[in-house]
Amino acid sequence: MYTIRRLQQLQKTFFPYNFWVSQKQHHCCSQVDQAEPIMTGADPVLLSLRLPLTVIAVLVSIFWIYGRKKGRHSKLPPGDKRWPFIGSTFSPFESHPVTTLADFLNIQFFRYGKIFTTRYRGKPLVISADPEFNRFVFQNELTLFQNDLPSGFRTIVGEGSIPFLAGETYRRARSLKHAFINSWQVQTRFLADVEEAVERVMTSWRQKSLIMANEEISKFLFNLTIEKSMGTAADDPEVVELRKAFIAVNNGIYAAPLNLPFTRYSKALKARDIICNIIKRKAEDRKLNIDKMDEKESDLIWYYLKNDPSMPIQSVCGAIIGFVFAALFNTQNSIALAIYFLGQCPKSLQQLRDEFKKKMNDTDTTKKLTWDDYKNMEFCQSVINETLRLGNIVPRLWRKTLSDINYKGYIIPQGTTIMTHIAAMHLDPSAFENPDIFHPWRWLAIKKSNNWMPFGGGVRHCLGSEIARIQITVFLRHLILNHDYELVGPDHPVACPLVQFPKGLPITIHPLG
Ligand code: HEM
Repeated sequence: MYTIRRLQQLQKTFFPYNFWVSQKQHHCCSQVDQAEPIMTGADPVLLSLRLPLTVIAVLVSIFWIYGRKKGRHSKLPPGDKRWPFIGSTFSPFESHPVTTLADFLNIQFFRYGKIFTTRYRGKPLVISADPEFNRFVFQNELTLFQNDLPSGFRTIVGEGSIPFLAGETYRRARSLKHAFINSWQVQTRFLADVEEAVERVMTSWRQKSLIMANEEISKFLFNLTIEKSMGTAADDPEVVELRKAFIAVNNGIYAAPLNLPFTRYSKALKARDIICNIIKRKAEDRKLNIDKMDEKESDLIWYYLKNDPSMPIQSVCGAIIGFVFAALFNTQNSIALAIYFLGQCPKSLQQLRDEFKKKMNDTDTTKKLTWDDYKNMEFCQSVINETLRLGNIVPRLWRKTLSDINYKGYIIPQGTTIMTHIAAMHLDPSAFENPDIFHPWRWLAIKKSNNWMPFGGGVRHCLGSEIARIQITVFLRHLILNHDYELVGPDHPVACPLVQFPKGLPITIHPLG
């Protein structure tokens, strides 16, 4: 699946393994020297370890035999199952540039193809970069597969949030959210609200000599999202407390795949309580005024009280935290990544600026964006597609099999975790030429690709994809129509395990003459 260039890159990855093997052999030799006294029965410390070591060896054997017996009827995709308990628990989450895959994955895909099996937390884990298989998984959600996020996510975000629901409860929650997001999107003021908010950001940016772009984008989107979800206005003093709490929740979620470090996790749980207390208070206030609700003014708390009054308040909290999380952090990363990629590729920045100008009739740069303008900006859509491909904002999605799955000769037993690897599909050289290069023009030619799934697919396809695209478009338009900008550093984004800008994406902007 990978090219010669990729293989050369991989060669350097193999060296540490060889090094490790030789170190280990050397270490073993030195142990033989030290081991001699045991044979004489003279070392009491080593003798005292005999019993615990025997118990461990017996336990390992029992679990190993049990695991093999259990998997007798399965025919999992090939792979390096390695240690029966630890396996690759840490390897898929190594920190690396967002435009590449972790070395562990490159090696496994190279050895075994687009679907392979490894072990995660002692259990088999099937990792797939195969678009056909991944589509099959997404389309059969709720019947053959179900969402299977690491347990830390569930505790932090909360049971009531959409990723953890199944069956009829899920269908109802999705349709409520769908209706809410649609009503937001089609409101006549939606585009104007986003434009006004971005204009305010640009006014403040023009007065700064150095802008920490990631933080500023996060504040701007937070204000928009929190107003829509909880009805908290940008100038409400509560916003600062809420933002701190949501960042702590997000940091906890970052640490959740490994439940590490524990302090982040426990801070996230406390932050969650703060958010829930605010939601509870708002819900109580509103229940007293439910008849005065105006549809156009509605936020998500109003919406749930009106449309699902029997929903327990804990579930409303989970639903709102999940919504803010989905709407905020992914879009924030997309805008920051677009600024980063365009800043590295002046030709695409100029072409995008020209397209924006054309929609403004070349003269009136204060004209507001219309839905027609937005729909007809082909290069802008290509820039967004390419940013979402190369930036890999949601690099992987987790699922679990609900019954034994028969797929192309493999038998994947019930209860197996599947990691549909979106980033690996996005960076697959057999689907995208020079996959590690930002090249928005590719989308003018190919229009769409089966390997492109930044918003997931099937039953759980992202409900806010259009809102995200509009927010990205409006932000870029206001940034580059009247300004030039430079990346300071530049600060290269890393996946750790999700997108992060280690220095906060510092930039400078200059008004265009
Ligand atoms: C560029 C920004 C965004 C990206 C990359 C993104 C990505 C995704 C992905 C990959 C999923 C599927 C999760 C899964 O299958 O487990 C998803 C689901 C979802 N997204 Fe987004 N999203 C973005 C923006 C938004 C926005 C702005 C909103 C809300 C306004 C939103 C709301 C949701 C919701 C509610 C779901 C859950 C759907 C379900 O489980 O039925 N997203 N998103």
